[in-house]
Amino acid sequence: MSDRPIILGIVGDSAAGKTTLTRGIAQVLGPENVTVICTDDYHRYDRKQRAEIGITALHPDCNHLDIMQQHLSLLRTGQAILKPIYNHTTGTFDAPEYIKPSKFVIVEGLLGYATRTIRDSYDVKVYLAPPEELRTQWKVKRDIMKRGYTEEQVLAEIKKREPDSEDFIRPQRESADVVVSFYPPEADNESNLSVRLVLRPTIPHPDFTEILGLGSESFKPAIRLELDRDMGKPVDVLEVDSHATSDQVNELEMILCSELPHLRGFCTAQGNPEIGKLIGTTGEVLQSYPLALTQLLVAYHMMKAIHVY
Ligand SMILES: Nc1ncnc2c1ncn2[C@@H]1O[C@H](COP(=O)(O)OP(=O)(O)OP(=O)(O)O)[C@@H](O)[C@H]1O
Ligand SMILES: O=C(CO)[C@H](O)[C@H](O)COP(=O)(O)O
Repeated sequence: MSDRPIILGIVGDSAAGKTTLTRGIAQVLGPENVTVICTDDYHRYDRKQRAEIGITALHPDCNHLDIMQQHLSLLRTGQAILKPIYNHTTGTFDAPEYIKPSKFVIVEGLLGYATRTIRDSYDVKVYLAPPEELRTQWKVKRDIMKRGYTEEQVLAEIKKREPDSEDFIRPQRESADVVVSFYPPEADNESNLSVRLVLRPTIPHPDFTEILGLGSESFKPAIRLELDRDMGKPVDVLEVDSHATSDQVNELEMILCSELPHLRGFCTAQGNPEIGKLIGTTGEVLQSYPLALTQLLVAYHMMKAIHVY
């Protein structure tokens, strides 16, 4: 049993869904057991300075990656940090806050896998990669609603950032144990998203081959497991369609949870009705089975890590 915090990284471009997934995983693990760190707090420059210098928040030079690295090392050994705070409402920094790590630490942000030492700080690494069109929709709506921007400003910012997204954000996908892509289904009338989970052999995943290969036909075609390549390397890919039924997903969840009996109580829809819920871009509450399964898979890895270390 680990006597140090288990650290999860959730990395991806702006509005890729990091905060949404982080909240969901914290629900599964129990919010009282989870400390969340957003790496936006390690920006080196405030909004005005960034505009003056002509640098984007995505550039490594625009972030105190060295301090982030130090803080991750401290958190990994259970020590407290004095963390800076970047305020998205004012675009400036607030007074730092004292943070003592809980049993689980989730570190979410833009450049979480930027250096080898930072990468080595995590027990589990997730990268979020929605299609760019969907990410743009999410960013436009979220930045208008919550961060006070106009649509033109958001679209101009995305355009300005694209070279840095290409050079510094997207290459981090290669370092992840799990790459998560929510995507819209082909049928227009479905509002829920499907998910594609790339499972790299860098950590031991649940034996989905046994579950889906030999298991009941009732999973197909809504839930599929296939071999593929991602950034040139062989991977397993688990896809859950938006139209997967609650019974299908529950069956998969129960099989997954049977490996970790103490996860069972709070991982299923019956055990935890909050699982798979999210706040949509217009503030509406949605529930998504593909999201529920993703939260559960990541929570599974966190729980496993507790027993390995
Ligand atoms: N799985 C999902 N299903 C539906 N909508 C989602 C999902 N994930 C994110 N969204 C929508 O996209 C918006 C942006 O997501 P979120 O705030 O989680 O992104 P982020 O990666 O944390 O962004 P940033 O790094 O810019 O803070 C949310 O307001 C939410 O409405
Ligand atoms: O990409 C982002 C991650 O949230 C933000 O845009 C970045 O943190 C800069 O913040 P702001 O847009 O408030 O100036």
